[in-house]
Amino acid sequence: MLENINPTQTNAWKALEKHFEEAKNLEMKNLFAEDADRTNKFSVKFEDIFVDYSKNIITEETKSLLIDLAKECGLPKAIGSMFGAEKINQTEGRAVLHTALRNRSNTPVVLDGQDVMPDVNAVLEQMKNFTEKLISGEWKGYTGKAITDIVNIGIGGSDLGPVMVTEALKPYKTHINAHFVSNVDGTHIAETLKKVDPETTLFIIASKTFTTQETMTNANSAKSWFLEAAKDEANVAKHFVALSTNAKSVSEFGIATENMFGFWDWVGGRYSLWSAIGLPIACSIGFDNFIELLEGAHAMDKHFQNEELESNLPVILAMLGVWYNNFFGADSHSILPYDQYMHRFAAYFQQGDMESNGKYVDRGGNPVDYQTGPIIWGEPGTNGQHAFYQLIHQGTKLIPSDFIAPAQSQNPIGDHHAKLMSNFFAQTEALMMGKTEEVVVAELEKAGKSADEIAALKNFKIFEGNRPTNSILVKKVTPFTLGALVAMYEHKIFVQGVIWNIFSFDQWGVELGKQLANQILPELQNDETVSSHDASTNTLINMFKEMR
Ligand SMILES: O=P(O)(O)OC[C@H]1O[C@](O)(CO)[C@@H](O)[C@@H]1O
Repeated sequence: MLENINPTQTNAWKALEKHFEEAKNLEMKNLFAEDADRTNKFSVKFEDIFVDYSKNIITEETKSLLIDLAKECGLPKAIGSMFGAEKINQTEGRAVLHTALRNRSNTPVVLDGQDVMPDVNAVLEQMKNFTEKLISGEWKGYTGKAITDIVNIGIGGSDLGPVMVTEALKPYKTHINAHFVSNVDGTHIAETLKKVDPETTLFIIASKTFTTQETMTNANSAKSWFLEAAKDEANVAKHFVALSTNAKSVSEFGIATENMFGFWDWVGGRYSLWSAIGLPIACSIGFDNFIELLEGAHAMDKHFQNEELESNLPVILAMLGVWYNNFFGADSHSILPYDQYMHRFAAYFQQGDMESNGKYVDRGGNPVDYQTGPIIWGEPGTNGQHAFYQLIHQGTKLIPSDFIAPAQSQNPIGDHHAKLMSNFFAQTEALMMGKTEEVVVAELEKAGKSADEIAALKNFKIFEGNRPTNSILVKKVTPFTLGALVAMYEHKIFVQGVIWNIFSFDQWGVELGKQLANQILPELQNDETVSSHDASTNTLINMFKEMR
C-alpha cells in the first residue's frame, strides 16, 4: 500500500525550501558557462530517446535534494507496490496493472493469488485474430463486402489514447480508415456517419463501464443508422464489437459475447490504450505494430522499475515538475511536440495527468496545504509559436515546457524538417538565453533608430530568458518509441502522485457533473418552467426552453 506521507513535513522538503532561496536567483546561462559538462550531467539516453534536462533552473544539489524527497516520500516502495499488484487505487479497492498489459516478458503478475497474464494474453490473441481477419478482408459485412472503415465510439480514456496513437502512427496505417466519435453532441456522430457506408463499416463500442451516457447515446444512434440500411438485427453481429469490462451490458446492447474484447477493473480508463481499448489502434496500424507499441512501453516499464532514481527518466521529469510546481509556483506545464502526427499528444495527457493528479485530498483523507497536479496544455510546434509562445517568452507566468521532436521525419520533403528542427532548437535556446538590453540596443542602433526611439522601444524587446525546458529528441516516432514515450509520461504522473500524497488512479471529481446532468435531462424533456435549481441555473434552463 502507498504510505500517507505529507511531503512538506519531510527533511528533504525543508532542505529544498532553504535551497530554493538561493536557487530562485540562479541564471541557467551562468550555470552553463561555469560547467562545460552540464549537459552530460543532466541528460539521459534511453533506447532511441535522448532527454536533455540541462536547461532547467537546477544545480547538482537541487537534483540530489529532489531525489532525497522522492526517497523520503517512499517512491521506491511505491513503485514496488504498483508492479507488485497491491491495491494502490485504494478508494476503489483496485490494483493498478496497466503495466501487465504490456508485460512482454510474460513473467507472472499475481493479483489475489492469480496470475493475470494468461487472461491478458488470451485477449491479445483474440485481438490478433480479429485484426488479421479485418485487415485481410476475411471479416465480411452483411452484404459480403470487406470492412474498409472502423468507427470507434468511446470517450475519455476509451477515445483519447486510440485517437492520439492512430494519429501519431499514421505513417504505419493499413488500408482500414479509423474514425472516432466521442462527443454526445449529435454533430460528432452525424458528421462521421456521412463519411462511411453501412455495408463496409464496423463500429467499435469502447467503454470500460458500458454505462457512459455519451458513448451509449452514440452507440444507439449508430445502431439505428446501421439498421436503417441493414434491416435485420442479426446483421449487427457483423458490424458491432465491444471493448468493455461489463459483459452483461454489452450483451444487453445486442453485441454477441464472442465479439466482446474484455479487460479488467485494474486497468484505469486513461491507462487503457494497451488493453482491448487499443483494438482500433491494432486495426489501424496492424497487430505487429501494436505489439511494438507494447514493447516500447514495456522497455520503459523496466527502466522505471530498475534504473537508479538519479538516472530514471520518469522520476527525473516528475521531480523537475515538483520543483517548479511547489517551489517556483508554476501552475501549468506545456507539452510541445515538433511532430504534426503527434498533434493529440498534449490532449491525451491532459486527461492522463489532470484526471490523475487534479486532487486536493491527500491519502489520509485531508485537504492538502500545497499544490498538486499542474494544468497540462500544448499544441504542436511550430503552430504554437505563432499562437501562445509570446506568453511563454515574455509573459508573467513561468511555464516549464517539454519540447519533443524526431530526428527523422516521416515526410522528408525538401528542407521542411531542417526548418522545423531549427525552430525546435532555437526555441529552447531563446527561452533560456533570452535577449539582453545590450543586444537589443545594439540591434536598434544598427537599424538606424534614434536615441529617443531606442529608449521608447527597448524594454518591449528584451527577453528575460531563464525559462526552463526539457528537450526530448527521438530518432523517429516509431510504434516502439511512441510506446516508450507514453509510458514515460504515465510513470511521471505516478511519481508525482506519490510525492503529492494523493491517489492518482481514481477520478471522483468527474461524478458530480454527471449526476446533475442526469437530474437536469428529464427537466429538458417538457415545457414546464424549472425552479428546482439556483437562480442562475433556473434562468439558463428556462431561457433554453424559450429559445429552442
Ligand atoms: O470507458 P468508460 O467507462 O465509458 O469511461 C470513459 C471515461 O469516463 C471517465 O470515467 C470520466 O470522465 C474517464 O475516467 C473514462 O476514461
